[in-house]
Amino acid sequence: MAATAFHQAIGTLINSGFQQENGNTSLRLISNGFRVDVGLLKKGSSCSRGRSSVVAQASSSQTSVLNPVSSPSNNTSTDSRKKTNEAALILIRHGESLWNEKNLFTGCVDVPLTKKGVEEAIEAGQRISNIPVDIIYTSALIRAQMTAMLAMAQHRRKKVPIVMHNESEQAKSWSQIFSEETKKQCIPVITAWQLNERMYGELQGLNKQETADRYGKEQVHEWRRSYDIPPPNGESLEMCAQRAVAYFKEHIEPLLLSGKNVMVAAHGNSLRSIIMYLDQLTSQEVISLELSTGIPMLYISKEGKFVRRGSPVGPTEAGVYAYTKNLALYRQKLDEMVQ
Ligand SMILES: O=C(O)[C@@H](CO)OP(=O)(O)O
Repeated sequence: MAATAFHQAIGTLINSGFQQENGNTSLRLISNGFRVDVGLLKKGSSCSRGRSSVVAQASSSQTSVLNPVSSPSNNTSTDSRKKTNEAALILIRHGESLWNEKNLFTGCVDVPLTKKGVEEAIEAGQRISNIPVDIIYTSALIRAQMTAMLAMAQHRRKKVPIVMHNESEQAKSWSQIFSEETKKQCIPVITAWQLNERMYGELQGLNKQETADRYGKEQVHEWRRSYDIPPPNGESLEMCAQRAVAYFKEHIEPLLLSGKNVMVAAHGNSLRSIIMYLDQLTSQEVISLELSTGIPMLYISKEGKFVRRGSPVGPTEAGVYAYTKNLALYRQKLDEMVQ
């Protein structure tokens, strides 16, 4: 079932809009915890290349949405309904996996998180615990799914992330929910192989250092970070981008344009290719883009444009996200709900 159709089936989900502030939107490349400000996006600038067809698609399906923290017990009034086409996009690379720890090429091998990876996912969840999430996309790989679930367990809204099983009619039928109230307290989790890590071919399972010793540092760097040179029988970043960005454009971008807040838990290279698209990086620029494990990144989608709002690598969430008016309102209502 298409994501949008599913979204209707799961029932009403909370929605929220955000206003763009005059924050510094320059691109930050994250490398092993260091942030390099390369200033690709100037203050107030944003990206909108090639999105007109998607905008058209999304506007036709736009619906009236609920107040950010409306819940059955909140008695949603007409006043609290509003239309918005602003939305939050959270991207998160999975926490450290057992093969990250062992320094092995992983690619599409389905390896779980380490204890450190679990802790990173929990910490990431704490950092985004005040950001509304309507729908979650993960790759088909367990390390991304574990990360998404552990992160959402920290969310203050306490909605329950539910993995959608649409692989067969029986799977769909056997995982139905029969309470509208319960559905409202769920967040659908869509798994998609297209968001998987790039397939590393015959390097999968090899030690990165030993491979560099054997084939030379430069050759291995070319396999790992060039844009269009694939490792032996594997995918180049360009090939990975072809499926990951196509999926993002077809399934995720229309939801953002209709005001849904989306979290994507995926991988170093599938996310690099999506960030390349969002930030309009060139194939040269993407080479130096590195993503740390377990660090969420926030974008605001508004009228077909994506504005990078930063990554909460700092100690306090508020300092990093520099709350916008609507985001601050969402947080305030969460505070009121727990009182
Ligand atoms: O092994 C992998 O699958 C990836 C990500 O961990 O490695 P690289 O840093 O070479 O992209």
